[in-house]
Amino acid sequence: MTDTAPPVRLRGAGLSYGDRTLWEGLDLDVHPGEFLAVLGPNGSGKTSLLRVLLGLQEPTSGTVHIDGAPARRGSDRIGYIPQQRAVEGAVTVRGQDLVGFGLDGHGWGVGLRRRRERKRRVDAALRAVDAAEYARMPLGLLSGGEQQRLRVAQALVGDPSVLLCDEPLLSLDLAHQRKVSGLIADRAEQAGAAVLFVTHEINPVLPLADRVLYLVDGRFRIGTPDEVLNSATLSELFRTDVEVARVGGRLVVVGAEDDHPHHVHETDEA
Ligand SMILES: Nc1ncnc2c1ncn2[C@@H]1O[C@H](COP(=O)(O)OP(=O)(O)OP(=O)(O)O)[C@@H](O)[C@H]1O
Repeated sequence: MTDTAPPVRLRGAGLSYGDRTLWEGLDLDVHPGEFLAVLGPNGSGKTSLLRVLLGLQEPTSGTVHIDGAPARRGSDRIGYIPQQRAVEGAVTVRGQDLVGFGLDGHGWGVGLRRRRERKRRVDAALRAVDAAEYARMPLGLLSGGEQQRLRVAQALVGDPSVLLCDEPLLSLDLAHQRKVSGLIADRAEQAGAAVLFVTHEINPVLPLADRVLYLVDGRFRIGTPDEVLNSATLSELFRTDVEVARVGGRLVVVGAEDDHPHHVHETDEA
């Protein structure tokens, strides 16, 4: 590990399944405190990119480093908010236990002082997402949005230097979408964490994103939101006419969803 290594570094990285290439030639550094929105239609390889960074999937080509070391499974440098799956009613694990799992491997479990410190961190993480009041309830009794706030707390509790978020706003109401995305961005800024934020809903994160990585059919663009989210760049990327307009402060993308019916940018609330 070197002091100057960015939290995330990909060089010439590529991922293919059989003869299908999701992305290749990806050179990307995500810096401390940077918020990178990862966009693209269904199946364009956004979740697979997070899996490569988590060390769960070998890249087909190139190199992938986290804090200067090759990506590996179980790294305590990474906080991960997975794509949401609501847990079933029978699950009796409590919210505070789930958040505590985020500290496993950090060495906070042994000795009284460490146990107290562990509890202090868990309580602070629960408060940060407004989940303290239901932290003792079994997960199975909580709503999808409440469960999701606990997952955010779990990902943040270990002070990770990389925060990987896979559609973390699903099933949150608008107020909590703003709160959770703001919390993630604050964490990036204050703790110097690099955030990769996969989403179909660009509007809630547009004010927070420093850069955008847009994946389409094996091609990609990286740049500031203004550089990438414009009609010329997206038309080239989608190889069809795409129009990007600002309507009442919101970004509306028209045309991209014809080929990709689930790729909808213009809604940011249910
Ligand atoms: N282990 C695997 N073997 C073969 N193909 C796979 C494997 N994992 C994922 N894929 C395929 O790779 C493509 C990209 O999947 P991925 O989940 O990364 O897309 P995504 O951009 O996150 O999509 P969505 O927006 O729908 O979540 C999909 O077509 C998927 O079926």
